[in-house]
Amino acid sequence: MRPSVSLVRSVQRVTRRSYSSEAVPERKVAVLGAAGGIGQPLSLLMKLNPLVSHLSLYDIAGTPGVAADVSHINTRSEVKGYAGEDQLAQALEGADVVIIPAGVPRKPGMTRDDLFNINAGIVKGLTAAIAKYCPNALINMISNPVNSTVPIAAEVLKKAGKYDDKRLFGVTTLDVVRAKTFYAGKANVNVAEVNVPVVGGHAGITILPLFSQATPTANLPHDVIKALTKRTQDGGTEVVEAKAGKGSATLSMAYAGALFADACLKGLNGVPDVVECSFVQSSVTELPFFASKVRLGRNGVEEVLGLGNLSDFEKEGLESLKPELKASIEKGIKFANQN
Ligand SMILES: NC(=O)c1ccc[n+]([C@@H]2O[C@H](COP(=O)([O-])OP(=O)(O)OC[C@H]3O[C@@H](n4cnc5c(N)ncnc54)[C@H](O)[C@@H]3O)[C@@H](O)[C@H]2O)c1
Ligand SMILES: O=C(O)C[C@H](O)C(=O)O
Repeated sequence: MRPSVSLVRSVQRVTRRSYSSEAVPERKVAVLGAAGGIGQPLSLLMKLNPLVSHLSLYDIAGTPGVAADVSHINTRSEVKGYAGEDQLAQALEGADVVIIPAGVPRKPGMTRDDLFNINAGIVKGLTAAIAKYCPNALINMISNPVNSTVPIAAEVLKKAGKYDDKRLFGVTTLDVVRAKTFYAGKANVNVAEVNVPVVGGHAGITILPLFSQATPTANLPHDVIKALTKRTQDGGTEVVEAKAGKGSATLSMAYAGALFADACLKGLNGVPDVVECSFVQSSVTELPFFASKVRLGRNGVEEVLGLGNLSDFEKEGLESLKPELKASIEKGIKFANQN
């Protein structure tokens, strides 16, 4: 699997460079939903990450098998599997990073918001346990609809008196991964060198790739930029339709989730200038949560970076996404406070 091998090599290179004179710190990573379509390949990729010393794999069922399988890989981390709510406390205790891909995925014809009724309750329960057993962990929220599940988690943590806005992240890395891939194809540049910020949220038009800031620059015509924007916004649906009822993106999401968790671990370990896009508490716009570039540090979010210069097309996109994103955020907050 080329992406995971290159991910491991790049992580190992950075690790060697950054920790040459000191030991790599111990870090526990917990994956909640580890037996699922994302959870299994994500567990594999986290097992390949040398920054992880303890890998905790939790699901309602099926995790002993996944953990036994992954544990045979000859890398640094010690792997433990936990199944069922009785074992959730143990799974979480001492975790530095908790990655949450627990919940149902879309089928063709559904929006991410159609998952709200089931996933909101799952996320609420898991976040309440995080507040109790590992309140200092960085939370990487993958479960959809991210535009609502992140606000739900924030409210649950607030109610428990454990909310720290620097430690809660909606994972939007897959949007960045897609934007990079699609841009490289059209611009005919080396995909490994491409950077494209993606801001806003993680659903349809709330996903706003900023191709005007893409590097290497390519001066693509407006109709191509429009088509690239639409393809990035519809990337999840493209996969859902191709899988024809068998779920949504799992492998590319596992890759994206592993990249983001790796960035969080590097930040925690004091590696300088770790910047990734993420959906976080924000004052970049008037909305309380917004995805933009974030500098990661020893306490999680070190700095939420601004949007930079936008093209007229992107300015329009930004105004158009706000009502939907606002409604999704409010829906999450209302759910958390009523249930
Ligand atoms: N943020 C993103 O970019 C992104 C990308 C892809 C998918 N997703 C979302 O990720 C979620 C998972 O997708 P998937 O394809 O892995 O689904 P899946 O059904 O294959 O796996 C989900 C797993 O969650 C587990 N689960 C359910 N309730 C749980 C609970 N209370 N505690 C622990 N585990 C629980 C299930 O047992 C299952 O193993 C979906 O909501 C999907 O929409 C997000
Ligand atoms: O599209 C989905 O439902 C899953 C995920 O949010 C994605 O972007 O692939």
